[in-house]
Amino acid sequence: MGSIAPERTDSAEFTPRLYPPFPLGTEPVAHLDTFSLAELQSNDLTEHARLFKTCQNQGFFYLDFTDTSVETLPQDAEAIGRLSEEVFKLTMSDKMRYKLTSQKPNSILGYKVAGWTKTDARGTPDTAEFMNVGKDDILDNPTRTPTPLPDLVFEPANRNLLARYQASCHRTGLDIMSILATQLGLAADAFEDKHRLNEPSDDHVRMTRGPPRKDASMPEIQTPGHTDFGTITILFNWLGGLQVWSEPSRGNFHQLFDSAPSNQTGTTVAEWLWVKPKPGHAIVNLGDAAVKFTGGVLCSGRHRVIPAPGEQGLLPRYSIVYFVRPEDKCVLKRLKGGRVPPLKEGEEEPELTAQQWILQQALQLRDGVEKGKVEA
Ligand SMILES: O=C(O)CCC(=O)C(=O)O
Ligand SMILES: [Fe+2]
Repeated sequence: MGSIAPERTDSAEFTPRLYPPFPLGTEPVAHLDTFSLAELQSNDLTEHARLFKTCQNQGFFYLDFTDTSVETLPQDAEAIGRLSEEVFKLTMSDKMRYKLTSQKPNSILGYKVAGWTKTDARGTPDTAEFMNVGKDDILDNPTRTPTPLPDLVFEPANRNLLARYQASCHRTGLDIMSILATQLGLAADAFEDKHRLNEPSDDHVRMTRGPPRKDASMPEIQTPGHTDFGTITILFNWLGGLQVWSEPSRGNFHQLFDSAPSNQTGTTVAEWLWVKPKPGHAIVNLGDAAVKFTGGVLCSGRHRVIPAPGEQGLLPRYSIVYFVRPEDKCVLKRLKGGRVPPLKEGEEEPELTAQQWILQQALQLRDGVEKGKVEA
């Protein structure tokens, strides 16, 4: 127990202030760069150039909110964590009323039951459950079809919290994209009209819950290795368990399942690195759309979630994720100009909208199909 006033009620399992620390000596750990949102927003060009380099080479970084007086994101993420505990406590038959594919056409919004995704070629099921709360349902934007979601989410205080959080994450994502656009030699607003807050998109808050570890020697996979489909992801988690692959991805998403982290001569070439949560910081990563828009100048980080190391793994694990994704109607093509390499002569890109592409990727991930092999 920590020295801070306990926030625990008898039933509360999302209690970040009471969690044991990330175990000392856990290896290998990812050394991610840290950027202060306040510094980035004050137009510190040295920091902008450093951010660009990180996004070219790693696609993953910490975003520090501790020196911003206006941002309430870390506190709001915790409040949504508490809400998500209430959501996951609903009965299974209740939760299944909101299941992902209950909409036509299929949607990735709503409830994903644990086991929906395959984590290896043998079909071993994942162990985490999600509730994906779409921004369009919360912000009253036009939607394809309103998503059935638990009433709890629409209670005014909760809806206001989610609306504020979504708008704030979306703005933060666009601020980062604007810095990257300028660094790419493009107009600062190059990404802006592809990611308008009030246009239909697959942006959502994902509430996740992974169960306590069952077996120390054979960690289950809560979420299998993947790159995010959208442009940028803002993630808060409080327990370890997230791992990032040491090699970034630039659009050859051929590897879905984990292979032995070595090359043919047995030398280690790539491996899973633990990402240590840092209080007051989000973990930000670029997704596949950022790779596509920039012809691979920016990279996305492949990652997965397993139970947290040590004592932390004995607790249920919550995370709150916001995905900034291109608008449904945006055709996912490479931007033109600046440092974005032009297409080679005769090279053509498919006319695929973000909506089509994201759904295709999500279903492939569910079914354990290797992304690069079936991508249109
Ligand atoms: O739970 C986490 O820490 C990461 C979750 C994640 O990668 C995802 O939902 O795409
Ligand atoms: Fe992810």
